[in-house]
Amino acid sequence: MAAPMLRWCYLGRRWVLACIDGGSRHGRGAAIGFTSSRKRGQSSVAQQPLITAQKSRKGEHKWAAVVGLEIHAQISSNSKLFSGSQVHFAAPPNSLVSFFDASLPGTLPVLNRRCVEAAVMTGLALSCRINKKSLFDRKHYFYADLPAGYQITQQRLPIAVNGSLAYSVCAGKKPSQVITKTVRIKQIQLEQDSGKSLHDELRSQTLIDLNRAGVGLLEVVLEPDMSCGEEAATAVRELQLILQALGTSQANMAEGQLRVDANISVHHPGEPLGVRTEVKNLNSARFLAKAIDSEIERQIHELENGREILNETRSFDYKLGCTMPMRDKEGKQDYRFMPEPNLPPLLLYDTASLPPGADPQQVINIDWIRERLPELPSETREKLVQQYGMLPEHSFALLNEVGLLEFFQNVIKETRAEPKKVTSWVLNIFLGFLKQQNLAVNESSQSPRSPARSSFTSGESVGRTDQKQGACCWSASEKCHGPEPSPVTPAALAELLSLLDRKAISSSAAKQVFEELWRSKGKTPSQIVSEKRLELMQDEEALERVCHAVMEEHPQVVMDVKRGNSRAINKLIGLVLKATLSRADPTVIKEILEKKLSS
Ligand SMILES: Nc1ncnc2c1ncn2[C@@H]1O[C@H](COP(=O)(O)OP(=O)(O)OP(=O)(O)O)[C@@H](O)[C@H]1O
Ligand SMILES: [Mg+2]
Ligand SMILES: [Mg+2]
Repeated sequence: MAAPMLRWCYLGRRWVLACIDGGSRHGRGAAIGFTSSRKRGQSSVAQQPLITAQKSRKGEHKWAAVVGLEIHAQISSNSKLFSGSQVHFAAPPNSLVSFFDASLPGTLPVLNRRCVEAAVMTGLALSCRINKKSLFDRKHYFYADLPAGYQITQQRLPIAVNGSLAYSVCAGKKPSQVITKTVRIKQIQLEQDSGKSLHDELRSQTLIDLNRAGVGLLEVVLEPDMSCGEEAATAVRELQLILQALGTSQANMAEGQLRVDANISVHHPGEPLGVRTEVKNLNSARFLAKAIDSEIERQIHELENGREILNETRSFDYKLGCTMPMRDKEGKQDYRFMPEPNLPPLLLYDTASLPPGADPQQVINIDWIRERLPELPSETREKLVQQYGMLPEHSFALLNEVGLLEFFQNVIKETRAEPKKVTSWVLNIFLGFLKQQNLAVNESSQSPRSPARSSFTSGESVGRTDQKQGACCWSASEKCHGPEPSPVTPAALAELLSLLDRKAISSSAAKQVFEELWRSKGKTPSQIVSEKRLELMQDEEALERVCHAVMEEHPQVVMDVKRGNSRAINKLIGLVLKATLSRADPTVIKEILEKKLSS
């Protein structure tokens, strides 16, 4: 069935036809409620690992904060979970909506094999047990962007359970003080996304875009094992890297492909867990951490002032830096769960349980997927440490910036410089420039980013294959609308480091060339070196003459060195470098100066 171009809007309480654009689901919401008492810059109560106390007086108990996350990751697939409509970010509103997505009577769900495979793959990567039989349920609630009045999810028997996610947090101020923690994964369930409500404040109307309605989601439910915002944000970052490495989700938080609900409570250690509140729809790691820490602080404040915590849904006001109530406070919502009558149990197999004569095209074999799991971020980091003798914190830094690992690997491939030198340049100099100028990594035109890294290419279906026959398994990586790519390519940095390695230029000249690479797009390091005449001075006699002249001109510095001030020699080296326009090798200058100073 071809996807019709529906242009529906929900105005007040009626559906009407209209043309719409822009906005966001949470654009609305008056700034009411709790205002944080914490002053700017004052550290959060939840920064310490588990037990946190806010000015607890003598004899008083300390508070322990408990955090559990529900993470919704949009599955990378060409089409939706139960319909053939395409999945595309930022397509014109209501242009990707099939009759099923719009819940027209008589339409039926047809399960997308890709989404099932993505769930199995993610479950395996997170050490979950994959349920060979899982069920679909209807979860009822009213929202204008949910035309069916229910969402199809997996409440009773989800596809994967009992996994774990390891993440590393800094234990102290130094990056080397990293400790690894683990959070248990309760379950991973397949479910449909809802549409989007776009609130137009000016015209006091709400518009509906159903492009996202029915897109496949993985809900990853974490057990309440964390205790502060930083831990939660780091765990989410690690999950994001895993999903991207698998290619099961692009997991771009800014584009809403990864959304987090944070459940938070506080209690006295040794006592039962406190009542939790749920802060909904956090779509940035920074706001996630801030929302959790401010909610912990609010709960402690409430309890210490004799008030109670209500089991309610809250949202985070990033301008005020605090959470506030979102919906009614009448307690737990009744979702009236019921089995989805139009979908049979989802059955998966492993090699041992595969029915004899089963058409491999018609079944999903868990073992087959396990054999094809790509390398996970933790394995990549370990390899970097082993292969290049890198410090663990450097391996984290390389993976944390999108495209930086590919950039590093491409430089390594093309340069004769030592890997340690490459690491130092990439992390200390290159990354510093990127951050300063708010640019993205330019990994090189030959190395597309994940999800192409996934080796997963089965094209068969349980009920339905993606619309395009023979199309690639996962939707192509959509272009980020983030920062511009940096003008420095891996090839340019590789060439620069090779020049440095074979002593064609000095290290300070190398820094000048590097700075020039940002300014003069398209020029190679060798071109810049010859244009600016930055070649290393090979003539040792000439260098000796410069050293001699510098010493003559600065007798006081010479005296300082002779009197035992070992640092003063650096001043002389700097002066010689200046006199030679950075064309001399600082090590050679030092040798010459030392010889002259000792004679
Ligand atoms: N006392 C608690 N304090 C903090 N977090 C908690 C506490 N108890 C449970 N949680 C967390 O709350 C979350 C519950 O998620 P789950 O999806 O099971 O239920 P739900 O929030 O009721 O449902 P929904 O999917 O409709 O939001 C889990 O992440 C769990 O770790
Ligand atoms: Mg949930
Ligand atoms: Mg929840």
